[in-house]
Amino acid sequence: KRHKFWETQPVGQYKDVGDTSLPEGPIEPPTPLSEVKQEPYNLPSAYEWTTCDMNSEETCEEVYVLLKNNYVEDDENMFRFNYSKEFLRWALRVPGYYQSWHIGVRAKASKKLVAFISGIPARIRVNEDVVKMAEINFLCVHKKLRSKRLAPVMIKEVTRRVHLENIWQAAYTAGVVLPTPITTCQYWHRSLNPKKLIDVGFSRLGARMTMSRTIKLYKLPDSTITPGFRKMELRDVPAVTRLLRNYLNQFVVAPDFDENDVEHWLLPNDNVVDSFLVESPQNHEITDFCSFYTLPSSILGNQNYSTLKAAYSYYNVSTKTPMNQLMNDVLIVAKQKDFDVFNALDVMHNETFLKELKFGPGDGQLHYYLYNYRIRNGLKPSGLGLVLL
Ligand SMILES: COc1cccc(CC(=N)NC(=O)c2cccnc2OC2CCNCC2)c1
Repeated sequence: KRHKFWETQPVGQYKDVGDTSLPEGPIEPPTPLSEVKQEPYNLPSAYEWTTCDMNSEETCEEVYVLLKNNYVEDDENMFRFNYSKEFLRWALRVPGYYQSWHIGVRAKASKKLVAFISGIPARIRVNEDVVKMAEINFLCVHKKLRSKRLAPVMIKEVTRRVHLENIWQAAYTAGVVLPTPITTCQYWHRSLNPKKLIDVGFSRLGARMTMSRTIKLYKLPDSTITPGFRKMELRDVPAVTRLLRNYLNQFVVAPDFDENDVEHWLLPNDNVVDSFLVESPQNHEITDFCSFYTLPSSILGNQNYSTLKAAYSYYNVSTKTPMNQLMNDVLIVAKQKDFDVFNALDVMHNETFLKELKFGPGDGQLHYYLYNYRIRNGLKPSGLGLVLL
């Protein structure tokens, strides 16, 4: 398939796949800042750029409503992500963020927000290199403005603003295949409320299965079983940072989290991110960690339900508690918190628990991309230690 836009960008091109003569690392060198385009790219004349101040309740609401009505849907258009406002503030106002990277497009006449794209700064390690990158996310064009070729100019504009901060690499994911994924992940779902999932068409009743048999199959204990399993607290940040950095070292691509990052990304934040750890009752050592983020989806066209309450596996570390036992406790907590489903990608060591804990494969894939950074082909999802929101 021709990618008119992506064929012009410093990303792995299809023709390069398998060419082992190409060196790993940046594809293009940085441009002198004086040579970076100083003014914004041109939009079609009816539209104008706007910078979205996510501290403003009004602007945050506009971004929320745009995404709620126009962001990613599943392949059968039955569900649409419904990121909450507090989630968006968490995802975008990160340590060291640039408000100029929270980019909106307004219709000049109505001043309505009709498109959005965001970048946040992140330190990502690739093999032994720690690279300052932008994580690009929430690219959304209003349904009524699709195929006006707004996305390419929005991608160029966020790239230009990232370059102005002397950052030359980026990381992003997509459900579609573009030039060229660094790896492709399968997503998996663990039913927590099978009756609702079947009612809304997220799951189907298994062959030769009754509803009551299905409910029994997915039943979980009322409480967690691991001694010392508890919610993460601020005082745990140093220990969790050590545990997580050590664990992520084994993956080819992973965030280079410091304590400040861990405090932002992993400290429990109601209805946004939940995190737990195991503190050994004997010597009070923190031996294991697990976390998930809250991303509900709107259910499109169902009389009885409007929202699917979904938890998404985030970062999990097991050094003493078996991963399956740790993750089963996470499922128990998610069920206690009334989640309908627990989702995970087959990244890191997730594959071990996906099969054991009654996850079923989803019907889609999530592709990971790096911008202006080539890595040796053949990275498996199990070699990836980066979870994007
Ligand atoms: C259930 O409601 C949905 C609403 C919209 C899309 C999808 C399917 C889908 N595309 N799922 C994922 O991308 C996915 C499945 C498992 C884990 N993480 C995921 O995506 C995350 C990470 C990338 N940005 C979106 C959230 C499902």
